Amino acid sequence: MQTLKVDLGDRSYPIYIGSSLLDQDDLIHPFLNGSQIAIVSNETVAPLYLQTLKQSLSGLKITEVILPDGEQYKNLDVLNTIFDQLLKDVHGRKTTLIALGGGVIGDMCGFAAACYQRGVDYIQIPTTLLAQVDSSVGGKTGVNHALGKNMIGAFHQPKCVVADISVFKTLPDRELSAGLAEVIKYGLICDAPFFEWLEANIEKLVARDEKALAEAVLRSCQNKAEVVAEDEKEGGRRAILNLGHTFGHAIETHEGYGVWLHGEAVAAGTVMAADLSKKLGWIDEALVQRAIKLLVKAKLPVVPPQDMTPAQFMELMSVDKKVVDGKLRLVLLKGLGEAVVTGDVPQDLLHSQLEESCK
Ligand SMILES: NC(=O)c1ccc[n+]([C@@H]2O[C@H](COP(=O)([O-])OP(=O)(O)OC[C@H]3O[C@@H](n4cnc5c(N)ncnc54)[C@H](O)[C@@H]3O)[C@@H](O)[C@H]2O)c1
Ligand SMILES: O=C(O)C(=O)C[C@@H](O)[C@H](O)[C@H](O)COP(=O)(O)O
Ligand SMILES: [Zn+2]
Repeated sequence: MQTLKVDLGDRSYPIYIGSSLLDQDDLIHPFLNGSQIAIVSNETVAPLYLQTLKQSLSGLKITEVILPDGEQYKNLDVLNTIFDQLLKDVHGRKTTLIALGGGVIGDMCGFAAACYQRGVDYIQIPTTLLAQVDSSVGGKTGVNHALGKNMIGAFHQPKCVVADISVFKTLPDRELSAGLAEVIKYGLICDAPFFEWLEANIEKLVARDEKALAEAVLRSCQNKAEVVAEDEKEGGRRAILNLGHTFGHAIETHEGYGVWLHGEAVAAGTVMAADLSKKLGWIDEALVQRAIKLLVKAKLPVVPPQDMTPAQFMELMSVDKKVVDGKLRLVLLKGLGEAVVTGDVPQDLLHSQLEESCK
């Protein structure tokens, strides 16, 4: 097992990465606040892993909150069902919530923990590649709104993250690929050697080679932990983690939550961001092609859905959380492993990018 630390002063926490960690009771116990626990999971993950997790928590009173499965349920109505269950079972301020699932469960459980009785502890047990490399780390929690992704939420850090790579054995291929989009993101934005390692190992990752997957989770979490430690609440640098997301979130919202997976939308959005960076003269065509080649090998889409128009992109992107005083800010690339957040993209260049991508 490998242990990393997210260094945030008195809100610091460990990330444990390894195989068969779910039933290791010594990992979770030290982070329980009291004897009350609520495990939040969904109808797909619970039948696979809830019993194993509960074995490591024997002797404790556990509330099970099983949500419907899917991005379309990441909303305030479903969030409220978590509160219903916690109140029904009389959970107090010393309860600990445990998120057992992918990013949807992690974001919702984390947000429930941020709100319930003005804030209780929670633990992340991510079960998708995407959740292990990204969503379980960093404390961004929240739900979607019909008009925009993750529009209602809070920063609330977990007490620990347990990333058990054994759970990938049941993960569908499409979900594994979606996770690879965020893995590739780290290489592009801040870790050129990792990008090169991914180019050399992408076939192994797609074939679910355990050693390669463990390395990808470790290096992704190292990168995310470093960025989050520097800028917990996205005052500045943390926004680089949004590469491809301004376009990607527009795709997800337009298509209907759950139709394009988050990682798929991020992949297509990443190519749009790379192309735009090239139009600005910041990177060359060769780097755009390397990014596309890697994403294609990861079995990810590299163009947006063909029913989207530039006008629809512009409208949906206008509510992006990085907009300041009505001005769109985008994460673009200045080189391999070097991202910048800019509000200075000329409108005509952005429009020609959207025209080209929507062809
Ligand atoms: N908070 C953050 O920093 C952050 C970062 C990235 C993404 N996100 C959010 O995360 C969400 C996407 O997360 P996701 O890709 O994990 O999607 P997800 O949570 O919908 O999980 C994907 C699918 O895999 C299933 N599943 C999960 N683990 C499984 C396993 N081990 N075996 C079999 N099936 C399994 C789920 O039930 C679901 O059907 C989006 O809502 C996105 O906005 C948040
Ligand atoms: O942790 C971050 O910061 C990220 O931006 C990670 C992203 O991969 C993730 O999708 C995040 O939820 C997007 O955040 P948002 O603030 O753009 O909604
Ligand atoms: Zn993301």
